[in-house]
Amino acid sequence: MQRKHEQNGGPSLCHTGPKGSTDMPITAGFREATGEGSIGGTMDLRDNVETGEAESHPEFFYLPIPDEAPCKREQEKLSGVVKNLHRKLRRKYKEVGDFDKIWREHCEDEQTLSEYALAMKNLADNHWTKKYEGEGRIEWCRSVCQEYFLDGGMKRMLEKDEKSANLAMGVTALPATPLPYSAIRSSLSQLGKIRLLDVGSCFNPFLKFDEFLTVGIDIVPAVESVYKCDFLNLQLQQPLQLAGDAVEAFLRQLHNPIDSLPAQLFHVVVFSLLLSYFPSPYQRWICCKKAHELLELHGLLLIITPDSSHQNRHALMMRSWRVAVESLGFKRYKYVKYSHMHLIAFRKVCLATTSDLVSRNYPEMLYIPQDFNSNEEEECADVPLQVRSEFEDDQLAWGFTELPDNDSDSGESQGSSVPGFHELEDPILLQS
Ligand SMILES: C[S@@+](CC[C@H](N)C(=O)[O-])C[C@H]1O[C@@H](n2cnc3c(N)ncnc32)[C@H](O)[C@@H]1O
Repeated sequence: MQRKHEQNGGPSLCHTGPKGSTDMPITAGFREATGEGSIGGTMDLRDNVETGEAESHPEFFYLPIPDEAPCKREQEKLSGVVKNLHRKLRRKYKEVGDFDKIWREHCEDEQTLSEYALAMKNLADNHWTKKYEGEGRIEWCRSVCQEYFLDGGMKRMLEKDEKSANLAMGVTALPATPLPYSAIRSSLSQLGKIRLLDVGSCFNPFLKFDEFLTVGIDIVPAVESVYKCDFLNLQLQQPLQLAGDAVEAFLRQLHNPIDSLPAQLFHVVVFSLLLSYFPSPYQRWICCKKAHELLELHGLLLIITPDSSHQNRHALMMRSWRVAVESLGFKRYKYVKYSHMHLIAFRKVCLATTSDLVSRNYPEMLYIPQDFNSNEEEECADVPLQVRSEFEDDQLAWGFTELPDNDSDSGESQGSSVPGFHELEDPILLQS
């Protein structure tokens, strides 16, 4: 049996009543609520205050006034815990250089890691509100999987692949004989649960969805249902030669901690805010390579990475990521830029990867801006960018070539709803 999902456990950090508000008499409310903090109907209320009606009948005008300040402070504190850990890891990596050594020490620092895990869980439970959920990365992953596995997306892709393969071989009409992908197509209808591996799961956000058989792993699980596992050091074994329901049974009785897993076990691997945790592109590369091995052919790798800048600012970086990940045997399927993150879906299109990829610099292509910043404090300053460097100009120029494609193969895309012209180190953490 899959372990029980922990319901938003842990202490709530801001007891502000429903929707984070405090019931206050209108007079007090107007003294304390300012600008954005005040609630709808402001004009009417002010009119009442001005005419004195509210003061003469205060009991009729108890209205919820947001009490955001303590909550925001708490959120900043929690974000600070998370960001500090990322910064510390990067600083150590720059100083020491030996990633294996600093990673071992990092994983042994249980206190720091547990504080981080609790902070992440608290942010998710108590601070990432509806607005954040509106661009919810977890919902996006879910909808991509539904569309791909259950609503015909995969079938369309397979047909498209087949057509291109035929065209490449000079066959202009589809053959009447059974298609090479027909076996896969028929197995699609027998798909039980979608087997999903959530790497860096922390608080197991996918467990609540019925269509998934979720395996959440993390170096420091924040909830009991997540298995302890260091993905960078996970050993891969031969694929299981079992039918779908036996594979499900296997996944339901995994033991904690997980040190090894059979290859080709999952339909989906999720890296939600995982890759930017690592201080160097090489670890990101190792993760993508492992994901490739753990996925079944035609499975999906979903990568979500934070970025609050406007859609094209890091287009060059996204192009670079695409080249690197595709070189492993993936093909980009969807790409979306939300206000604070990139969300990319890749499908595994071939079983093997080429052997000399490392020597061809693909790992370095999985860079993030923080890899190059020597002064991270400055980077974190929440200041609008007024002057573009030459490099950024270059990126912008490239950016126009990297506008999300509209063809379904390379990514049905949406732009950011509200482009932000500044960037924070891990901007998602500050969203509420
Ligand atoms: C920023 S949190 C993201 C949590 C969650 N996925 C989300 O989207 O909110 C990154 C998580 O990755 C985990 N992590 C980092 N390195 C890992 C590794 N090598 N193996 C497994 N988990 C790892 C961290 O412990 C942390 O919980």
